[in-house]
Amino acid sequence: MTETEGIDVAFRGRLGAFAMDVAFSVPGRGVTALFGPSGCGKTTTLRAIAGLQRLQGRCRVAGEIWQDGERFLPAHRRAIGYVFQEASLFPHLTVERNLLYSRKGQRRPAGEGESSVDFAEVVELLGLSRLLARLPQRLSGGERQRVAIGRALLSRPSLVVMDEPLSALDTETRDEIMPFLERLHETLSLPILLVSHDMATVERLADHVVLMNAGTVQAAGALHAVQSDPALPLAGRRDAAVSLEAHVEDYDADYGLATLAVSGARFRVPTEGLRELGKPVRMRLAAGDVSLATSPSPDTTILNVLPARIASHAASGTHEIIAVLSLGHAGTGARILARVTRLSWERLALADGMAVHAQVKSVALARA
Ligand SMILES: Nc1ncnc2c1ncn2[C@@H]1O[C@H](COP(=O)(O)OP(=O)(O)OP(=O)(O)O)[C@@H](O)[C@H]1O
Repeated sequence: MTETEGIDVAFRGRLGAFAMDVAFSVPGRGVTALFGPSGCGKTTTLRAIAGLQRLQGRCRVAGEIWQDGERFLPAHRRAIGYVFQEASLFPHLTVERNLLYSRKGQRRPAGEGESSVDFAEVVELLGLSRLLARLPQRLSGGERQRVAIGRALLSRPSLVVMDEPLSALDTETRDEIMPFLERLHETLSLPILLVSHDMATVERLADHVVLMNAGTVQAAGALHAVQSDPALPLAGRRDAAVSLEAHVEDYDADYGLATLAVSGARFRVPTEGLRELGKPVRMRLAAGDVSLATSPSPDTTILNVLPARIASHAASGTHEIIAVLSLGHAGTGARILARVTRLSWERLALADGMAVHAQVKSVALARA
């Protein structure tokens, strides 16, 4: 069993009137978001992976077959850590004993599999040391959810699944827990499947995304690739954006500007905190914040005017165009989206393959 082998699933079946036919393969590392509207089958897919819902098909995780034409491994024999919307901790056990409880039923001997994490590491990652002696009723919603995540990690899983882990929490608590989830992601090699219908959560946490709709998979792939494909629904949303992995290349203390490098471009971004050179960050560029010009206009307050090429475009409604731009003079860099009016598109005679200047009005940091 190696961690480099991915997650490969295909399920077909009916739940009452609802027909499911889903198939996807994603890498066995990082966070994969199952994203789609309410009722599209996200939870059912997780339940089928966990062996809690029996559908026809196959499921292979980290090289181990959990289901195929002949086999169906029962749920308790699948090395999976499940985090639900609401943490269900044992009320009579302290946080420490709740965390350790999962080890009793461990499905793999200690030491097997590279992904196992130890107690001290989980306590440190999730900031639980002050809470160990407490009973669950004396924890806040966010603390309870952190303990539930810790318990899932300590069950020595090959896969962690999280079903809307933040949706029962208020915005403040969500913001408090998000950095912990980011740290898990940076530190652990364990694959995480995350169900979410919140795009901001996906943009912040996911590396890969499986787009679902009405019991089917519309697309599966790297987050950035799925976001920047105009044939897929994410690019057509009002809040369409791309997430770009960048690193801090420079910091100008006089002006409080970090230079963030991505393939084919450098962005200057106002920020106080990003002084650590080489630090990886995730930028979010909204399509609505990018406009196009056929020549660089020197007289502008926009800091980021970047050479790019139009890779492709698609209509967005009747009066707008979504253009996919490849950054850099040669047009070989990272892809971003620009939403422009059809009028401007026609007036500038824009077309695929053209060299343009992307004017990026604002850059958000999705993860820093
Ligand atoms: N046991 C069941 N019997 C009949 N229909 C079911 C059953 N469980 C789920 N469904 C239906 O299957 C569909 C998919 O449900 P599922 O919970 O997987 O969706 P979801 O994408 O997770 O939705 P949400 O985001 O609202 O949680 C829904 O239409 C639901 O009503």
